[in-house]
Amino acid sequence: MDMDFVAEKGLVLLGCGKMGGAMLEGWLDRGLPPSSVWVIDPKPSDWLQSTGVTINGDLPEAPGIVLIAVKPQMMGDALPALKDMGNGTTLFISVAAGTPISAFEEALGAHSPIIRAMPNTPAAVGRGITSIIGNAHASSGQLDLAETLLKAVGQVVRLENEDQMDAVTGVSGSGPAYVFHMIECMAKAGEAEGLSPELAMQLAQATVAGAGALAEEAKESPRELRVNVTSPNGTTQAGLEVLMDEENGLPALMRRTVGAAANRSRELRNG
Ligand SMILES: NC(=O)C1=CN([C@@H]2O[C@H](COP(=O)(O)OP(=O)(O)OC[C@H]3O[C@@H](n4cnc5c(N)ncnc54)[C@H](OP(=O)(O)O)[C@@H]3O)[C@@H](O)[C@H]2O)C=CC1
Ligand SMILES: O=C(O)[C@@H]1CCC=N1
Repeated sequence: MDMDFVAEKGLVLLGCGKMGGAMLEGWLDRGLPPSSVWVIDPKPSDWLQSTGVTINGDLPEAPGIVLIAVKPQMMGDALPALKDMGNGTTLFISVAAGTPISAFEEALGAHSPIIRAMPNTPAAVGRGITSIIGNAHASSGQLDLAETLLKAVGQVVRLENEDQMDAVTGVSGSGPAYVFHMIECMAKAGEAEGLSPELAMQLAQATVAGAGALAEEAKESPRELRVNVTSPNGTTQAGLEVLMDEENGLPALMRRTVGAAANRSRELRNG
């Protein structure tokens, strides 16, 4: 199975905001024809209107894939639009944080194949990572299809159980925001040390992007790469002594950050 199947059968996107839009941008960039895409969204963005996809028009009866990308809080309002598609052949993929597979089975019919996914916004540039898990009615072929589609915009990981989704959301779903904030903080700190805002931001952005690329491409672990930067009694060591402080530094802060996001995902599940 490949992207041709999606192009041929059609993809319906329910909700095209920041996440749905990021994935759609990635797929269109990688050759998914706009004529194969139907979007349902109450306020289509200018960008969406410029893509050539069908917006709020008549939907195909049995599209290959329906991607659900509305906020968990809007799910109750949004799902009825899809009810007639729950005929057993259409594959539903939800990217909503917190909303469990059982909620979709209830709304769309217990025999619908449903995959719960947690992507992230770097999908817009083909560098996302999406974790997936299917319900009992999602066949291995349908999991392969979802993986093919999602691989077009980054890496795909298959989870062993749905409970892992809360932690996954705390690490990779929300994670880009932590990294963007780190860029903001590094730039602000550079300004405080006397750099212009523009130069500080350029240095911070390029450093995070370059370190990310090196961490991915190098054979060394992130730990080894960190040690490689750290000359004994040099500048990095002085900086890391602050950042790596067990009580007040990044380890404890990151543990609390990821924990809070994962807990919020658990809360969303419970309504
Ligand atoms: N943003 C991210 O980085 C990630 C988000 N997610 C998940 O993706 C989902 C969407 O999040 P995000 O893109 O950030 O949110 P957005 O609010 O940006 O996008 C949701 C879109 O759905 C639209 N919408 C609202 N009601 C309906 C409806 N009844 N039918 C169709 N569309 C509707 C919204 O329109 P309007 O704005 O007019 O209400 C909006 O355009 C959430 O479930 C979130 O948990 C998952 C991983 C990462
Ligand atoms: O903040 C949120 O709830 C969504 C889910 C993961 C990233 N954004």
